[in-house]
Amino acid sequence: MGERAQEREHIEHGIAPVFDGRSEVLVLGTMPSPASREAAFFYGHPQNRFWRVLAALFDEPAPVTNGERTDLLLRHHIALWDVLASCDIRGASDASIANARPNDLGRILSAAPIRRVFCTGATSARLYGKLCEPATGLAAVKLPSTSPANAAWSLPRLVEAYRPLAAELSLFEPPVLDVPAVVDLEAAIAAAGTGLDELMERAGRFLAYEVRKVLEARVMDGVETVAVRPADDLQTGPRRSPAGVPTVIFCGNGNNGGDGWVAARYLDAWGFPVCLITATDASDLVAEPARTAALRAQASLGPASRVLLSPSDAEVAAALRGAPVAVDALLGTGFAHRTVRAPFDRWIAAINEARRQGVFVLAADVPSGLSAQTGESAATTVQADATLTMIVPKPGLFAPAGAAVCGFVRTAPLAYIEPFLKGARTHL
Ligand SMILES: NC(=O)C1=CN([C@@H]2O[C@H](COP(=O)(O)OP(=O)(O)OC[C@H]3O[C@@H](n4cnc5c(N)ncnc54)[C@H](O)[C@@H]3O)[C@@H](O)[C@H]2O)[C@@H](O)CC1
Ligand SMILES: [K+]
Repeated sequence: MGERAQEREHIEHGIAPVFDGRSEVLVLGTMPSPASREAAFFYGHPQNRFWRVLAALFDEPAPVTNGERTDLLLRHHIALWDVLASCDIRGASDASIANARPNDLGRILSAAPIRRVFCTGATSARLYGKLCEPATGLAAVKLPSTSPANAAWSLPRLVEAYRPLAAELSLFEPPVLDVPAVVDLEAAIAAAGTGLDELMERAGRFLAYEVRKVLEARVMDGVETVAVRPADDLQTGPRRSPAGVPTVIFCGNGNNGGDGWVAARYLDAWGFPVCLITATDASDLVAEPARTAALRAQASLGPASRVLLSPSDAEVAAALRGAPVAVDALLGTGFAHRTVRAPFDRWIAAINEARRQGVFVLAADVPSGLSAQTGESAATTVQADATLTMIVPKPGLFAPAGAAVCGFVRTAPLAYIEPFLKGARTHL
């Protein structure tokens, strides 16, 4: 390293804290690294495991964009900032810090009911104790650093060390909302900056994440013999594994189908081949953002995956034979009828037959054939092992017929919705 590279640089923090009136814990690093300053957000180095640790704590896919990362923090009532407002530092070397000036944490503490402060590493804990604690009167809990330099700590070990942070947080239970109220909620989320296309991206990624959990559990149980790396972390990015029988993803023509196309893109990119079944070519879809999502997915699928356009019943049955998982993304909240049109009725029957043969069935938003609003069930309705419902649960899932076909219900928390709930019509 040359003489100049050894020199300290004066750094001003420059990234606004994340917090609001619901924040319950305050997490503090030392100072944004060069990669974070470049990304204009905290923990921006791709190898830093902070976002993967938080996501794993809450059993969610790791957030990718700064907007998603902000949402994750606010949804879980976590405030995030750094101890220092400015300092002189060499690169990302905490040991080199001089002339440290602290941030005014009173800004957060006066606005939010912060119960506990956590520092992400020894330097931030030391500087917090020296520069901030006298003013805040709150002792900080020291957590291990998630930086790539802290290689002695594996991701699972970091996750265990961060559990006390999660234990401080009160759980937000999303309310059951009528389908028209969900539409209003989506409009409010969009007006605040997260459009339907971004929500679909998150929905599809969450769906892929849940499929991946099932696939990895099967490997752990010895059901699948595919040689994937042990499930040390569900949060790592692309990873290639030898192809087993592909996951079958059934996509309808509306936006429920769009969730399926996005899930296909992620699973394929993560190394899990898919067989996507659709009645309409991506370019002929009309619903947006489903069409754009489908075109993107179609263009990105690797050679181990395939799209079956309007397959025969025999081809559908063949795709399902031995498949580990079938994803039902045929009909979502847009369906409210007594009968399901062909070919979807036959595909639903094929999914249910496959389930009887041991295929795990995951429904996107709502099992197809079930009215998400009324809980009435069409003659052909998917029988799911699990349903990943988007943003909030809908009443039909809990009506007697609905509960019978949903299996385990999980809500995918696609956005920070608490600020929009006041006055929303809730079902319960
Ligand atoms: N609204 C949102 O904020 C989000 C919605 N998402 C997804 O979008 C879905 C809603 O999308 P849509 O409003 O496009 O509706 P759907 O995709 O649920 O249903 C519309 C499609 O179903 C077809 N259909 C309707 N009745 C039928 C029948 N009897 N037989 C056969 N086909 C029939 C229609 O022709 C249309 O193609 C949600 O369930 C969810 O999965 C997600 O992307 C996440 C965000
Ligand atoms: K569905």
